Amino acid sequence: MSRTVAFIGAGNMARSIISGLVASGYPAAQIIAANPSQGKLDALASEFGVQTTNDNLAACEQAEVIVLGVKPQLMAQVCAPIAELDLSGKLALSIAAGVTCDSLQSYLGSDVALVRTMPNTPSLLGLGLTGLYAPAGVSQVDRDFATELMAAVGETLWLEQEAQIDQVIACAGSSPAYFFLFMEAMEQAAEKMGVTQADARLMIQQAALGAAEMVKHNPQLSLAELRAQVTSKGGTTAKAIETFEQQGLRNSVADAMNAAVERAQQMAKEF
Ligand SMILES: NC(=O)C1=CN([C@@H]2O[C@H](COP(=O)(O)OP(=O)(O)OC[C@H]3O[C@@H](n4cnc5c(N)ncnc54)[C@H](OP(=O)(O)O)[C@@H]3O)[C@@H](O)[C@H]2O)C=CC1
Ligand SMILES: O=C(O)[C@@H]1CCC=N1
Repeated sequence: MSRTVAFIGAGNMARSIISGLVASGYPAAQIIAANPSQGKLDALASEFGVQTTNDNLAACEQAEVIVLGVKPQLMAQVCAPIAELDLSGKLALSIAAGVTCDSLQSYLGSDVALVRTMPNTPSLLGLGLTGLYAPAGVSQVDRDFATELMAAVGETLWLEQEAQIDQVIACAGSSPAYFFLFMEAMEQAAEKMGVTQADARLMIQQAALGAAEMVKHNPQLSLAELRAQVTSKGGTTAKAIETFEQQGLRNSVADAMNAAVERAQQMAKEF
């Protein structure tokens, strides 16, 4: 039977998970969204039929699973009143970047079982990826429930070490934004060539979607091999790739991913 899940903070990421969960058949009546602004709650209630409230504590009392979906800098203050409740037997699942299990346990107390996750917004479409980590002592039943919940919105990846959550941030949590940036740059370049915005968007969207599907459906081919299939000797793609390589695209990508990890490590000290 599905457990009642309360989302504390119903912003972009929580909304993505809620949408994916409901689409996957998770009973909307067993999902509660708690958030200060009424507009977001009204939208969630009308689009997905979930329960909503402005009262975090009422939501947590009613739920067996508490998803902490607020910004990292608000986590301590949001958890403080929740820690006053009887949390024994409940599971808290954090989606926040840069808030460690030690910090979460200190905010919530030792009665609650903790799973730290790193999802991404494509969860909205059931195409997410969530990295999961739980400290020793969290039961297999709770681990399985966390897997079940996040598998409803995409792929799941359990991690041996908590530090690997920061790698998931760099590779999957933050990375949809890298691809959006790349597509945005392509769209701007196409428009400068005289392509309409609508045509540019359609072409770029289909190329990105097709490329991702080709990666997914050809696990036997390396990414370099897939690239080579497009790159005719002496042709147009070769010139484009040569330009990217000359301008140091690989270093830019590595620097950006390392910067994301460093920021997560820094946040772990702040929050
Ligand atoms: N966005 C992403 O791609 C990803 C985000 N995350 C993590 O998810 C978390 C949320 O990020 P994101 O969804 O982008 O941010 P949002 O700002 O969209 O969502 C945060 C939500 O928390 C609400 N909130 C603020 N104060 C409280 C409170 N006291 N009690 C309950 N809710 C409150 C905000 O409400 P209001 O707007 O009404 O103030 C807002 O709706 C972060 O910790 C982030 O690290 C993880 C992976 C990916
Ligand atoms: O930018 C952030 O900090 C969050 C975590 C991963 C995606 N968004």
